[in-house]
Order: sequence, then C-alpha cells, then structure tokens
Amino acid sequence: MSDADILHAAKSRYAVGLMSGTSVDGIDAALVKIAGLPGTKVEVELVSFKNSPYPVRVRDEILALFDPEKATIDRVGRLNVWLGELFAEAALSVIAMSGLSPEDIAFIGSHGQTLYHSPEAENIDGYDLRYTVQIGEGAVIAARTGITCISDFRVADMAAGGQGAPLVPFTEYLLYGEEKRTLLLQNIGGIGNMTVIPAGCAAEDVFAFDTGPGNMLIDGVVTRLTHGAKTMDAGGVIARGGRPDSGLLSLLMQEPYYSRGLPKSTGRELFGTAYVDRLLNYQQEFGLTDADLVATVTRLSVRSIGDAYRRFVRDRYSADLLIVGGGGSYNPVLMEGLKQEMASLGVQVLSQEDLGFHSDAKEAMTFALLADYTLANRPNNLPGVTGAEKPVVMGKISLSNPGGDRERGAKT
Ligand SMILES: Nc1ncnc2c1ncn2[C@@H]1O[C@H](COP(=O)(O)OP(=O)(O)OP(=O)(O)O)[C@@H](O)[C@H]1O
Ligand SMILES: CC(=O)N[C@H]1[C@@H]2OC[C@@H](O2)[C@@H](O)[C@@H]1O[C@H](C)C(=O)O
Repeated sequence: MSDADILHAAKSRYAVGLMSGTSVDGIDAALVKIAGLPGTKVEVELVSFKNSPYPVRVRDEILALFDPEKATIDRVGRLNVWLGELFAEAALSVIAMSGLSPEDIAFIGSHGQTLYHSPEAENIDGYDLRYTVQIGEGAVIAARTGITCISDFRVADMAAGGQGAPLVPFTEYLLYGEEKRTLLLQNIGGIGNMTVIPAGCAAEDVFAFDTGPGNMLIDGVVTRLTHGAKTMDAGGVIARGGRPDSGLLSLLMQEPYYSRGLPKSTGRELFGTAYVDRLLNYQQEFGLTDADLVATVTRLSVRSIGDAYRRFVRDRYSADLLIVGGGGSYNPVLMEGLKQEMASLGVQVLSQEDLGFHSDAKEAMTFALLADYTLANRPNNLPGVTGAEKPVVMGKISLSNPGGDRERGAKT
C-alpha cells in the first residue's frame, strides 16, 4: 500500500454523485460519506439527496435531441454546457441542504445525460466502432462548484470492448453482496436492468443486463394518450382501471431483444417514440381502451423481468430475493404484478425502501463511488457485466484548479 493509499483509507470523504436517467425526470444528486480504501471494503453513507426537476424547456430539448436527425452539432454542444450549469446547481443545492459547504466536498462524480447509446460494434474499415454519448460538461461543473469533477465514465469501458453499461452492478456488488443469499437487484427506471449477485461470489461472478422497458413505454404511452397533460402513470392509477391484453402481451414478448444473449443493454433507440407509435396502432387493432393499453405495457415490464430470470439466471442460480429500485418501485400495479410473477418462480420481492435504502438515490450514489475509484486509479468496471476485455479505470477528470484539490474534502 502506498503512502497515498494509507492516507486515503484513513480518511472518510464527502462526495457528490449526480445522475440523470433515461426518464429525463430531472437531476438526482446524492451527497455521500465514503470510508475505506477503494479496492477493499468501502462504506458509503447517504447524507442527503435531492431531485431537481428539469425546467420544461430543458426537458423538451433533451427529448428532441434523442432523435439523431435533430441532434445537430450546435444543439448538442449547447446542451452539453447548459446541462453542465444545471448539474453544478444541483450539486451546490444538495451540498447546501446537508449543511456542508463546497470546501468540504472532495469530488463530484457525474454520469451526465445519455443522448445516444450504440453498444453493438459496427465494423467500418476493419475498426469495431461502438459509441455512447453522455452530456453535461464536467469542466463546467468543476468551474462552477470549485470541486474536481469526474464524468464521462462509459467510454473507457467501450474502448476496452465493453458495452459501457450497466455500471451500477460494480457498486451493488460492493455494497449488497451477501455470503448466503443470491440476490437480484432490479432497477426499474426508463429501462429495466437486473444485477445478479450470487451468494458469496467474487466480483468476476456478478452479471447484469438490461431486461427491457422499465417505465419508458408506460411514460411514452401515457404522454401520448393525454397529449402531454401527464408524463407518467402516477400511482399506477390508469393501469389499475384497465386489463392487460394477453394477445398483445404475447405479441410484444416476441421482441427479439428479450431472447438475445448476454451481455446486452438497450435504450430509447429501441423502446422510444417509434415503439410508442406501434403501440398506439396495436391499440386500434386490438380494440383496447387507453387504460387497457397502459395496463398491458405495465404488465410487459413485469413479464420481461420474470422472463429474463427464467432465461438467463434460473439455470445457474436460484435467487432468494429480488430488490427493486428506481421510480418503478413507486408504481403499485407494477410492484404487485412483479410480486406475483416472481412468487411463481420462488423469489421474494422487496423494494429498496423495505430494506431502509433510498430507491432514487442509488444510481447517483454509484457515480460518487465510481469517481472515488477513478481518483484512486483503481479499475471500476466489471468486465463480466459489460463484456469488456479487461478491468479499466473509467471516468475523465476535470480538476477545479491546476493543482487539484483532492485532499480538501478529506475528513479525519
Ligand atoms: N409515484 C409514481 N408512480 C408511478 N410511477 C412512478 C412514480 N414515481 C416515479 N415513477 C416512474 O419512474 C420513472 C423515473 O424512474 P427513475 O428516476 O428511476 O428513472 P431513470 O433513472 O431516469 O431511468 P434509468 O434508470 O433507466 O436511467 C418515472 O418516469 C415514472 O415512470
Ligand atoms: C447508456 C445508459 O445511459 N444506460 C442506462 C440506462 O438506464 C438504465 C439502464 O439503461 C442502464 O444500462 C444504464 O444506467 C445505469 C445507471 C447503469 O449504467 O447501471
């Protein structure tokens, strides 16, 4: 262990993690206290959490730029620094809320906003090209907060041949792994993603993948059916008033993504606007009410999670518990459906809240912890999860001043 490592391990440090997910519902900011040396057993405590919803104008611009036709270089460049400003404000705001000051914070880890994700390699002139675009300029965050910012994590994993996603399993393994129970951690954000942590396993044994749509189709359909008056099925109220259509559900489950082998990840490129257009056509074809359609896509999220467990997990590991996080855990119709679906497979379902954690904060906390590893120059990807050829150190560092200020947030 180097002198720097010993110093690092001896001190706990405050850090901020920032995340904006595929649902584009705002910026999640988590202020955490981290103790322990990266690469060994670290402890992370959530000090405060804040969601800062996007102003309508910003949300509309992000949604518009998901469409590659509209994402012209000037609009992407402008939004990159615009989001940098908003991420910086979100960080300062969660720091103020905690009663700490920016001088107390060692660093910020920021995921940014994904605009486009293309994890399958295209071979052009002999080069395997895979790419991903997260914006929210780290240099702006560092300049506005005066705190070193680590951002743009995914590209390093992709440069090593990985999918650049999912990244959360790395911290889930560190924070949740158990000796005796095999755990499934299911995030239901815009996209659904599952992490499998076998009982007593090593980091190499963890695997994870996107299960398919989480809330993305529910949000998409509700937004269209209500002409934008609603952007989600809050409390599952609409789905509760309808009935899932089994014929349409079977048809939707034929989507090839579900049977594609691991590693795999997906996003708006598949389950975005064009998919919602198709659902609205099916609504006519199958003669469904609005509520039936919402109930059907809600059930689709549930079914795709159960299906993923059957196809990719059950033969290798029998899971004891599925822990649900992300905004979908606040939808009771989704949760009841999932409890039923998983009970038939012998798996208990609990939410992060049932275990005393904070569903929304989990992803933001991840980026603080990943950034801690970046600064310690320790690998923070899981090749078994992303398909990368080797462990790499992900994250680009924007120093807040030429000398850096790593130590200033350290607390003995
Ligand atoms: N009270 C609620 N009732 C029903 N659904 C809810 C509720 N609160 C949040 N959601 C759903 O959760 C979504 C947001 O989830 P979350 O913040 O986990 O997504 P995300 O982090 O943007 O996505 P991803 O993890 O895919 O990047 C909302 O768009 C909505 O569909
Ligand atoms: C490219 C991208 O932004 N992917 C997100 C998305 O949202 C959920 C799922 O798809 C997951 O793969 C990922 O985010 C989390 C934070 C992850 O990398 O673990």
